[in-house]
Amino acid sequence: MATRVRPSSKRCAVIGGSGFLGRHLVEKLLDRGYSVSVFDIRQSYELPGVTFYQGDLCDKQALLAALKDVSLVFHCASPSPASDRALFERVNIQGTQTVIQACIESGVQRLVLTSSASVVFEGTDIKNGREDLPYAKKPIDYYTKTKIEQEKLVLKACDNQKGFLTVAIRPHGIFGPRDPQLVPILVDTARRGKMKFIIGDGTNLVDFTFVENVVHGHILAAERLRADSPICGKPYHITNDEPILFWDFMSQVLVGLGYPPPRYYLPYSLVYGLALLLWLLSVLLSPLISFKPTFTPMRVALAGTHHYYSCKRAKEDLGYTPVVSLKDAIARTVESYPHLRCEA
Ligand SMILES: NC(=O)C1=CN([C@@H]2O[C@H](COP(=O)(O)OP(=O)(O)OC[C@H]3O[C@@H](n4cnc5c(N)ncnc54)[C@H](OP(=O)(O)O)[C@@H]3O)[C@@H](O)[C@H]2O)C=CC1
Ligand SMILES: CC(C)CCC[C@@H](C)[C@H]1CC[C@H]2C3=C(CC[C@]12C)[C@@]1(C)CCC(=O)C[C@@H]1CC3
Repeated sequence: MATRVRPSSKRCAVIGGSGFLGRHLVEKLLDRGYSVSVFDIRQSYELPGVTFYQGDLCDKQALLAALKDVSLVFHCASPSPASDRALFERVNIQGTQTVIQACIESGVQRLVLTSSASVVFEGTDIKNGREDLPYAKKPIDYYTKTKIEQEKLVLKACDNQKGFLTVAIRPHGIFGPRDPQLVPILVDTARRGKMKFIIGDGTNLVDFTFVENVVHGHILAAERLRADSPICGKPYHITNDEPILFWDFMSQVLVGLGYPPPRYYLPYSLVYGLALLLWLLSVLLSPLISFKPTFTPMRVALAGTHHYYSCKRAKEDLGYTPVVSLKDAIARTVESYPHLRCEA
């Protein structure tokens, strides 16, 4: 009788490993002695010890090739937040179902999903939110709506009897070197002279999480995901555990890169109303002209409300503490973008 060779626990796959978080995760896994297969729709780098598989995660056959002899899978692929409803549904919902099926068929034992703390955010204040908050009933956009469905699918698939264990990491506001979103969008907005205003009274606290802390949370979860461990089938907030005023964070990054910080105050409801109107116009006029407003309702909601989360559960169950402080993280991030410095 042929015996099935148990895959090495140091052999893993990172779905979405060409992206911002995925690549940082791959680099840390290599440091820790893992051999890594990356599955992604694009290949953005080459590294010794990494095998690339290029494909769409909705294609089970393509996934099966990448998951051969792999015991641990990290799923951190997602379309960018600016994508449309159909793409979010296809990749985050149907695609995640395909990932789960492919993992089970390949004999993968552990699946770590990158979810998002935003799965409980409805555009109103969250202060020190715990994991037992209900999922948003009115998610602020399709990204969030499909992240909720994705997390539910992965956590429900956790099955101790079958030896398929799952856990979800919920980071918030990831930033750091090579992030294609937060700092580049901020700088672009500043260069177009639109970063002069503080939305609301400027007192809202928010979590921004350095990418290396997010990676640390993922690896702790993977290494503690064992049969009958209390973490099976649960979500975990991973943050820097140092909530900061949204506008202080923005100002520190801007000033670090040589741009003036925002100084003038605008009422939250006025800006939110304008953002809604612009969004509506962009949808109505889309057959004629295409424009993407900078101040989307989602960004305004994130810029003008409290949204910070407790990572007590991660501390207790995973032994998590951030490895890089917010101060050092901001300094390292600013240094990593010399090409985005103000030239004037
Ligand atoms: N950035 C943040 O602040 C936060 C992010 N998250 C979550 O973290 C994860 C990683 O985010 P981040 O690194 O910022 O995102 P990136 O867009 O940088 O990385 C995602 C990667 O997945 C790839 N991808 C997209 N669709 C598919 C597909 N159908 N098949 C295979 N690969 C695909 C992307 O390719 P391409 O670029 O070509 O689309 C990209 O390489 C995501 O799940 C996101 O929801 C959670 C909380 C906060
Ligand atoms: C134009 C300015 C008012 C704001 C510029 C910064 C924003 C681009 C970022 C501030 C908070 C960020 C954030 C995300 C994306 C980038 C920001 C809006 C996410 C939506 C990314 C995906 C998630 O899962 C949640 C994040 C929350 C914070």
